[in-house]
Amino acid sequence: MKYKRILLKLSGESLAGDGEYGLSAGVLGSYASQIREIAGAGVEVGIVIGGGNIFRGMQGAERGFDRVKGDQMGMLATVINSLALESALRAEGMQAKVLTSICMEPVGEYYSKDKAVDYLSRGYVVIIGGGTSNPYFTTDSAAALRGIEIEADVLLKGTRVDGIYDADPEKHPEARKFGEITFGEVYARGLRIMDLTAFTLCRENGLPIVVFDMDTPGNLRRVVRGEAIGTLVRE
Ligand SMILES: Nc1ncnc2c1ncn2[C@@H]1O[C@H](COP(=O)(O)OP(=O)(O)OP(=O)(O)O)[C@@H](O)[C@H]1O
Ligand SMILES: O=c1ccn([C@@H]2O[C@H](COP(=O)(O)O)[C@@H](O)[C@H]2O)c(=O)[nH]1
Repeated sequence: MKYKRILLKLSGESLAGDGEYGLSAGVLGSYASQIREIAGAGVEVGIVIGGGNIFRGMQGAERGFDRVKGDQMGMLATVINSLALESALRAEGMQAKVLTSICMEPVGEYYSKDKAVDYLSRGYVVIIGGGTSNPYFTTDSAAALRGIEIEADVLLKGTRVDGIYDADPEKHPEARKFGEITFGEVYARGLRIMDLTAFTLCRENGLPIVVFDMDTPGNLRRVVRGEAIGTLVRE
């Protein structure tokens, strides 16, 4: 395997499957079996999941909540998704542990780098819920932060597009995909596959990123093996 320790960012929105909202047992099962393939091969797997299938902070304003309350609701949504994935992983026979960046034991253990690395070294898949614990951030930033903290070899952004394009492929069907791209070029072209805070954290701390389609079974194994799947972002 090319990567020994990874931080996998999963899209909350994708967890809804064909629905617009909530959790699809089919998607959870499919993600869990892809994760089992690589964890079974000895790869250490840390995971951060989004919350877009349940709540995003920006929706708070439309409903009369202030931004901070809305963001706190969004962070709690990521904990719900983390617990769902933990259960799906255990159903696949894996050891999995939710750590939360907001203290809420016994829902999950309170996150620290040492705890996460200790569980990883003992063969657990570690899911870090609760975002960064701060409002005005996203789970992409949480994934970048935790990836750097746990000294992952790479941040794998598993999403519903199959890589980075020269324009948003959901709006521009004629857009062309990059196999590899530098951090500098992503800035220069103004590409928005990830928020800039997350992107800058990765660049400044030397954490490469691979964006790939997590909804095609087998892709996670291919990426971790180093096959040319998705788009690699490097210095
Ligand atoms: N240049 C680009 N190349 C590829 N995708 C792009 C680009 N610009 C914007 N996108 C969009 O980025 C999105 C992928 O991010 P994704 O939805 O996984 O992120 P997210 O908002 O972090 O997820 P969630 O909040 O649900 O966890 C796609 O919807 C895609 O349309
Ligand atoms: O560090 C963080 C992470 C997330 N939030 C809030 O949660 C939602 C859901 O996360 P997504 O990354 O959009 O999936 C997000 O919209 C924020 O409201 C946060 O405040 N801080």
